[in-house]
Amino acid sequence: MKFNNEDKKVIKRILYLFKPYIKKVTLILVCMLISAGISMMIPRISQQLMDRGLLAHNYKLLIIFTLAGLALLLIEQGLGFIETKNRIYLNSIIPYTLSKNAFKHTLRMKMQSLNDTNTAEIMSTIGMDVGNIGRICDSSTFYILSSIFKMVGGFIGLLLIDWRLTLMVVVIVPFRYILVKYIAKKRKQLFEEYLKLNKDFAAFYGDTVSGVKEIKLWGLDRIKIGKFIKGQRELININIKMGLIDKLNEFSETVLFQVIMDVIYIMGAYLVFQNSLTIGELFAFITYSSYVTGPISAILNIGYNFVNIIPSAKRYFDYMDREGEPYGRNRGTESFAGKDSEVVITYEDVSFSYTNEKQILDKVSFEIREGEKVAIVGANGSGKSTIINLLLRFYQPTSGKILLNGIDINSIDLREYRSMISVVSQDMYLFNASIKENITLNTKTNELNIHKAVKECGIDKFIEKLPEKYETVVGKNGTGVSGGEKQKIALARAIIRASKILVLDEATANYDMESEAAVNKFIGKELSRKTAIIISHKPDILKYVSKVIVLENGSIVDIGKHNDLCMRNEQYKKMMEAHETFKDNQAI
Ligand SMILES: Nc1ncnc2c1ncn2[C@@H]1O[C@H](COP(=O)(O)OP(=O)(O)OP(=O)(O)O)[C@@H](O)[C@H]1O
Repeated sequence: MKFNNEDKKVIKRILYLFKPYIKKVTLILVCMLISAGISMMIPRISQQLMDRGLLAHNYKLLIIFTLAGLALLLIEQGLGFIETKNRIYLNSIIPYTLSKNAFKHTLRMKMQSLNDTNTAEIMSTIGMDVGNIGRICDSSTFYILSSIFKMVGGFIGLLLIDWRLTLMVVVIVPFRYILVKYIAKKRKQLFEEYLKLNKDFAAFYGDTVSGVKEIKLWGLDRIKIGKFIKGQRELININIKMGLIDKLNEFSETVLFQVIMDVIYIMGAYLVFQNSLTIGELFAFITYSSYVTGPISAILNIGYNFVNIIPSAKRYFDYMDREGEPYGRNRGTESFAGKDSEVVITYEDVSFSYTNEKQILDKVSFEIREGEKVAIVGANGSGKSTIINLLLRFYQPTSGKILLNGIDINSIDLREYRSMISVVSQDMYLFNASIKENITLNTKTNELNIHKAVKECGIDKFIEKLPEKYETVVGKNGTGVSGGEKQKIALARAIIRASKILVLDEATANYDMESEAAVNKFIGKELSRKTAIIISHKPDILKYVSKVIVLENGSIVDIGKHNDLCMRNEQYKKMMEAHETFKDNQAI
C-alpha cells in the first residue's frame, strides 16, 4: 500500500494524538514484546514435550514440560490483562479527545468557516470521522504490532528448525502482497465514495428536516421521500460493494494460509520419513509458521486498515484546521482599559466582502458617541446586518478599522469585548430550556431583576399565565412560543446582561402594535444611558434616535436626524412613505 505525501502527513498527525499517552503506549509495547518472547518459547516446549516426553515414554519430563508450558501461558495471559487495560483506556480517551476538541472548535470557529456547512452535516461528519479515527486504537491495530513481534520470533524459530521448509513459507508472501495491494486500492476508492455520499445525504437530511414547513406548504414530500430513498439506495450499494471486497480479502487470506499448511504437511512428512525432522519439530514448525503467515497478512493489511481511517482523518483535520476566533488572553491581547468609561464606536473607511466576487460594504465611516441611539436604514441587502456582524467581530473588515474609544476592536480580548454588547435580532435562537434559563443564560441574577426586565419587555402577563410560569420549557428554538414572544424573551435577555452597547436588529419586527409602542417608549427613555445601534424602518423608533444612517448598496448616502432626512432626502422620504402604506395595509 503506497501513501502519498498528504496521506503521510495525516498518519503523522494521527500518531501525534498518542503523544500525551506515550507512557501507556510504551507499557503496551513492552507487554507485547515479552508476550511475543514467551510465544516463541511455547512451541519449543511443546516439541520437547512430544519428542522427549511423550514419544520417549518419559513421564517425569512430560509433567515438567507441561507445567513449564502452563507457567509461561499464565505469565503471557497476565501481561495480556495489563495490555488490554491500557489499550481500552486509549481506545476510549482518543475518540473522547477528538470529539471534545471538535465540539470546542465548532463553538469557537469563525463564522465564515461555519457558514459553508449546515449543523446536521457537521454533527454527522464529526461523529463518523471520530468513530473511524478511534479505530486506530482498537484491538486490530495492536494485534498488528504484536504480530510483528511474533513474526520476527516465529521466523527465527522456523530457521532454527529447517531452512528448506522456511523457504517454502516465505515464497508465498509476494502473492499475498500483490492481492492485498489491489484490494486496498479498491477499498479506498469505495470508502471515499461512501464518505462523500454520506456527507451529501446528511446535508440533504438536515436541510429537509429544517424546511419541513415549506415541504408541507408546497407539497414537496413525495419528491423529498424519493430523494431519501435514492440516497439510501446508493449508500446500501456501496456498503454491499465494500462488504464483498472485505470478503475477497478474507478469502485470499484463508486460501493462501491453507496452501502453506498443506505444503508444510507434505514436505514436513517427507522429512520426518527421512528422519531429518522429528514429529515434535514438525508440529513446532507448523505453530511457528502460523506466527509468520498470520502476521504477513496483518502487516500487509496495515495499509488496508489505514485506508478507512485516512479519508476520515483527513476530513477531521481539515475541519479542525478551519480558522478559529482569537480566544484567550495571549491572542486577544490586552484587557479593555475603558471598561468603566464612556464608549465611542468609530467605523473608519470600513470595506467588506463575504466572497471575492461581491463588495458588500464600501468605505463606511461613522461615529457613535456614548449614550447615542443610532439607526441604520436601507433596502434589503444594502449591508445593515453586515455592519453589525463586523461590530460583533463575526467577520473582519477587508480594509478599514472599527475602533472602540480609539482602540482597534481586534486588539481587545474577544470574550471581554463581546460581553460589552447585547444583541436582539429577529432570528434570535432560544435554547430548549426554561424561559428563566433563556433569559439569564446561566448567569447569576436575582429574581427581582428578571421580573423587572420581563415587565419592561411586555411579556410578564404571558409568563404568569403559563402553568409552570418561568420554569416553562420553550421547546427547540422556542417552538412553544410565538415569534413576538420569542423576541420579547430575547429583549429581556439583553436587558439582564446590562452591557454598555445594545444592538437591536429589527428587534420588534414581530411585536403587535401595543407592545411595540410600549417597548419603543422603553427604548427611548429607560435605555437613555445605553449606546444603541438599531436596524429598523419604523418611524416610531426612528424619531427617537440621535441620528439615522442611510445605506445604499453598501455605501452611506446620508446621515442625519429623522425629521431632517424626511425633508432633504428623497430616498428616505420614500422609504418612510412605503412603510406607512405597508402599515395601513396591514391594519386593513
Ligand atoms: N454569510 C454570507 N455569505 C455571503 N454573502 C452574504 C452573507 N451574509 C449576507 N450576505 C450578502 O451580503 C449582502 C448584505 O447582506 P445584509 O444581511 O448585511 O443586508 P441587510 O441590509 O441587513 O438586508 P436585510 O434588510 O434583508 O436584512 C446581501 O447581498 C447578502 O446576500
